[in-house]
Amino acid sequence: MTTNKAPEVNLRNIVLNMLLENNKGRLSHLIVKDTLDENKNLDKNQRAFITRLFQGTIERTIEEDYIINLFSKTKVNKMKPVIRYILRMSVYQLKYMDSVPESAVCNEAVKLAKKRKFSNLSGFVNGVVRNIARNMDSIKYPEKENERLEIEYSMPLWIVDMWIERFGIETTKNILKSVYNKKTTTIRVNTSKTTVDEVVVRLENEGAKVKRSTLYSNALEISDYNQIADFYDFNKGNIVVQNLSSMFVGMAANPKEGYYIIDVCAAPGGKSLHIADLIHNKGKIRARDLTEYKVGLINENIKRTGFNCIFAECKDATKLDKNVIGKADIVIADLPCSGLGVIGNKVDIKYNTSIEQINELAKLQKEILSVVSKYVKPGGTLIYSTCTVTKEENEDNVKWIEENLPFKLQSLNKKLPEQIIDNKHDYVQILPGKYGMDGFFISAFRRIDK
Ligand SMILES: C[S@@+](CC[C@H](N)C(=O)[O-])C[C@H]1O[C@@H](n2cnc3c(N)ncnc32)[C@H](O)[C@@H]1O
Repeated sequence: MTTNKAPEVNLRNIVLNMLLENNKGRLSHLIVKDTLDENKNLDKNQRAFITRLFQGTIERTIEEDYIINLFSKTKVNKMKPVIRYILRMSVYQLKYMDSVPESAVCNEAVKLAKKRKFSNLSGFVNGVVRNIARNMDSIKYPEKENERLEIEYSMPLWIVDMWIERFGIETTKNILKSVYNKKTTTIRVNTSKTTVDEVVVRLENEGAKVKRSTLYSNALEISDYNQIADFYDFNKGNIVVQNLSSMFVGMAANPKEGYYIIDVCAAPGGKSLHIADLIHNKGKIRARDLTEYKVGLINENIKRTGFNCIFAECKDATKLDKNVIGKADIVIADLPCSGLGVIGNKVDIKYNTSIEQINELAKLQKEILSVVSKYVKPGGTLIYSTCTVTKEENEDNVKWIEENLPFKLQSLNKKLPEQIIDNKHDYVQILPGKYGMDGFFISAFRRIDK
């Protein structure tokens, strides 16, 4: 007998493979993308389950390990990776996935251990998972507030302490909560190619839920869809996936038709593409990045959107390009950073960064800024932005630019929505979660020497 039913797939086994891949150092958002690309036969719910369980297990690792260590004589860091990840996945399901029954979590954990040739440890897995399931509601968390937040939100203690010192306890709690808010996708409509209204109608006809942004009329939040690449408007290059806070970089730059613009760290092209739309494809944008692979990503986006005013090229931003000194109306320096503003999407960033790394990045940012600022023509604009929330990379670098380069900080008033303008400063630090956005830092400078 033939049947149209899709073959049974063990979704938890797929997730376990993804976690083991992440354990080898590959970044989580790349693993999600590759896995979903490789498993095109999965339906919308299966894709959502895999993504949620994988990302959630990583996001909640500190809490999972705290819980496991309360119930297992063998501590998490002494376990074989396969067993460690089976237990972490199980704790995540027990604690955060109400739709999965306890018995299914336990049975599937045991099945996975056996499948991975750890039959000898299946009794151990069974005992620990069942014990945790029975006692989940009575688990005690640390009493000291910062230590409790570390476990409750699985945020490394040094980041919790850094934010408490900088923003105070209430704002820190809000940031931590926001990391776990339900994520939707934000897209930007290329209004030089189509209208927002037309895109909304088409997306809704194709089954997506669409919400207009209250902060930027070209931005839409979409949810309840399978893959972005299924949409007509995506394939026509009418829409671009871009976080709202990142759109403010293009708006802060305030580009005009005919401008010469250099985006020195451009891949995959988010800001360049936005600026190309704002100047109606009239002008010249040099979109640069460090490797041919990254330049390839920009070129893919140029091809899809059809903006032929953008030229992607491989250039190291730390090396002076004499050909463009003093030529650019605008230089966009959206520089490599610690990424603490995007930890809601790139879930492993928080574990892979350190204060030493932040200091190194702040140094690299200054090095790049001292080179690329030379490309701005007198009276022209330098935009410095990051997707992070550290003083070293943001406010301290603004101060450094003003003290060491011939630039004056400009107000972003009137260029950005008033809801996000900081009345005390001319730059803007968007904290993660504000209006559901990623954390972002944006500053604009005018070249003041002749
Ligand atoms: C924050 S991302 C840029 C995001 C991009 N502006 C966008 O909106 O899509 C930083 C980029 O800097 C690039 N990068 C790092 N070091 C660089 C260097 N020395 N020269 C040029 N690009 C570099 C990275 O490859 C990465 O693509």
